[in-house]
Amino acid sequence: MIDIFTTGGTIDKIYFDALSEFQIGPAAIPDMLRENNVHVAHRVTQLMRKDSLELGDADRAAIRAAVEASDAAHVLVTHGTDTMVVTGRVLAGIAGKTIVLTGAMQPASVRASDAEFNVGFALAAVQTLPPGVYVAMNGMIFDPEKTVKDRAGARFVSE
Ligand SMILES: NC(=O)C[C@H](N)C(=O)O
Repeated sequence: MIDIFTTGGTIDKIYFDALSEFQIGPAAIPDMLRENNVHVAHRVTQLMRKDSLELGDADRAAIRAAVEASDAAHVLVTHGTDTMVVTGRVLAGIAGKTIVLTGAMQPASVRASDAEFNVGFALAAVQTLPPGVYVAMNGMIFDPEKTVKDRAGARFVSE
C-alpha cells in the first residue's frame, strides 16, 4: 500500500479563465493514476491546496503528522517545488518508512508538463528505495538535506 498525500503546488494548478491566472485545484494524481492504468494499491489524501511558498511551520507539522500516522511503509507526497526540500527536512527521522516527495515545474493540466513523468518516477522510487526521505524529480533522486532548487534552470541540484 502506498499512502499518497497531496499538498498543492504547481502540479495541481489549473487555469481559471475568468481571472486569467492559475489557481490550485483538486489533486491531479487520482485522474493521472487512473488514466495511466496504475493498479498498485494506493490511497490518496488531499492534505492542503497551497503553493509551497505559502506553507508555514504548522502546515509542515501537519504533513509530518499525517505521514507519521500512516500505517503504510511507502509514502508519496506531492508538493510545490519551491520549498519541497524544506518539507523533506521536516520529515526526517520517521522510522521504517520510505518517503518520496515529488511535484512538477509545469501544472499537470497543461500539455507540456513534467507532472506525469515525475509521478511515475516517484512511484517507482517509493517502492524500491530503502527507508528514508527523498526528493524524486526529473529522473533524479535527491537527499533533501543536500539539495537546492535551481529556479533559473527549473531543476534541482545537489549541493
Ligand atoms: N513548481 C512549483 O511547484 C512552484 C510553486 N511556486 C510551489 O512551490 O508551489
